[in-house]
Amino acid sequence: MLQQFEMKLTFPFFIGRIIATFTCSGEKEVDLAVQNAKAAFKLWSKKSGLERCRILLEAAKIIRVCINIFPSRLGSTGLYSSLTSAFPLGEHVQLPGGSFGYTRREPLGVCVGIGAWNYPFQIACWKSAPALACGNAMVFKPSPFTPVSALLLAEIYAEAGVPPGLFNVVQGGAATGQFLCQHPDVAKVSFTGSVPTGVKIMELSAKGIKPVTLELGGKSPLIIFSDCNLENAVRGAMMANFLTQGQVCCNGTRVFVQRAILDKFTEEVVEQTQKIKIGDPLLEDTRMGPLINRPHLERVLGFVKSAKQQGARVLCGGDPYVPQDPKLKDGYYMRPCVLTDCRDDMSCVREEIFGPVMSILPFDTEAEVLERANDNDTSFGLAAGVFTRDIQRAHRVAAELQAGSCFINNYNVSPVELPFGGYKKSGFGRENGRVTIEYYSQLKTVYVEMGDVETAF
Ligand SMILES: NC(=O)C1=CN([C@@H]2O[C@H](COP(=O)(O)OP(=O)(O)OC[C@H]3O[C@@H](n4cnc5c(N)ncnc54)[C@H](O)[C@@H]3O)[C@@H](O)[C@H]2O)C=CC1
Ligand SMILES: CCCCCC(=O)O
Repeated sequence: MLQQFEMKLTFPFFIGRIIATFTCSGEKEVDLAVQNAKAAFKLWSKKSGLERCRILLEAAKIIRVCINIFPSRLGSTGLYSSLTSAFPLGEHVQLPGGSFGYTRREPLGVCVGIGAWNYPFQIACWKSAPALACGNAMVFKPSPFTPVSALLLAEIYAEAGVPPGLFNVVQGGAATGQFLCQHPDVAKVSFTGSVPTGVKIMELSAKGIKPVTLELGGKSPLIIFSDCNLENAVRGAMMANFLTQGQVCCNGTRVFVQRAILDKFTEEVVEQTQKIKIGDPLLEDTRMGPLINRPHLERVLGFVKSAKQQGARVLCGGDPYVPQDPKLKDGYYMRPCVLTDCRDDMSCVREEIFGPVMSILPFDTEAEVLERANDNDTSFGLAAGVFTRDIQRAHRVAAELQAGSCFINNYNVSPVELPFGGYKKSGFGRENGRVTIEYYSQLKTVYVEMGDVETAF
């Protein structure tokens, strides 16, 4: 009996109201999706880069027109449509005697994408665009908390001319995800989610020697030196902690502030945080909507409670919030929170909260803060940020920070032209940027003999 799960949208108009019921895809449905993908792959992989480019460019145009969500971050379809025209990316090597070799990048086959719930449409784009651009097919499983966005992308791909079966969406949770990772016809798994699940994905994929890309959690440091542009540093700290209600993997939630500007920075960041407009996420001027669901809200509030028990001081927020609009009253809202008097050993400083909670930590010297920024029990290494006017120090610190993405004098700016991915337990592999072609293709070497075989026998 297939498990059913109900989808309750937390959008203000539907809080608590069931608007769709999805049936989890079981082993049979997963196999059907993979077989569809396998069949579509046969023709799609034979198309030239330019032919694939035209279709993906059309999808990118539809997305720009129809989807009013951070277009810069959704540009992956546009980016890879341009990159496909240069596909396959290989090289020619001249060898002695007129012989030569060349390499060619070839598609992998059926790729699987498994997504988290915080950026459901973006994650589906960031995985499917390079996969399809490289000539692969994809079966994508969104998080059961956000099952609809990927279906919208599937419709856009179909409208743009992507062949039926090339991009498939299956619904479900862990069990469906496991079927996908274990399927013998799946060539690659690209996963976005938590570290514990990333470990399971690797274990499942290892049995089939399938390459994986893991985009996992983070507890990133943001270092603010006293010579910074204070207004920008405050803005950067807000972007690093409160974007998407703080539900962003690469958020800079350990905010290290050089002691000389600690009071001024703290005063300013609290003032700005208290101005954040909380409310209906469908309204243009809202800057903080509800968290994804009640259990996650309780979990985030629990971190604030334990921070206080461990000695941190709440300067603002950290409590449930009930908007005035009666439509929003049952929403999963909280006020954005700034904590001070934090210590490196506190759970709010060591663990990923994935909510709007900023922990401020004073520091004195560059050497000290680098040691603390890189020392994290959970050994995350997803992102990091530094604010300073000293250009040598900015690049020196960026080079020393153990993270896959470093922001200098800004934060959470993620143009698709730049690769995104983690160090250490934040995962490996990259999404976006030209390099991602290497994670959705395989390299063949061809040797061409222009003379005779010099036999050894
Ligand atoms: N590095 C990155 O780009 C991003 C990382 N994340 C991380 O994701 C986490 C939050 O997302 P969640 O959806 O709660 O993560 P999660 O790990 O609970 O679930 C992620 C996806 O994996 C599936 N899944 C769960 N167990 C599975 C299993 N045993 N086998 C196969 N699939 C399985 C889920 O259904 C979901 O689709 C946070 O840790 C956050 O940092 C979120 C967004 C981006
Ligand atoms: C700034 C946004 C980067 C996307 C990382 C995520 O999906 O959480």
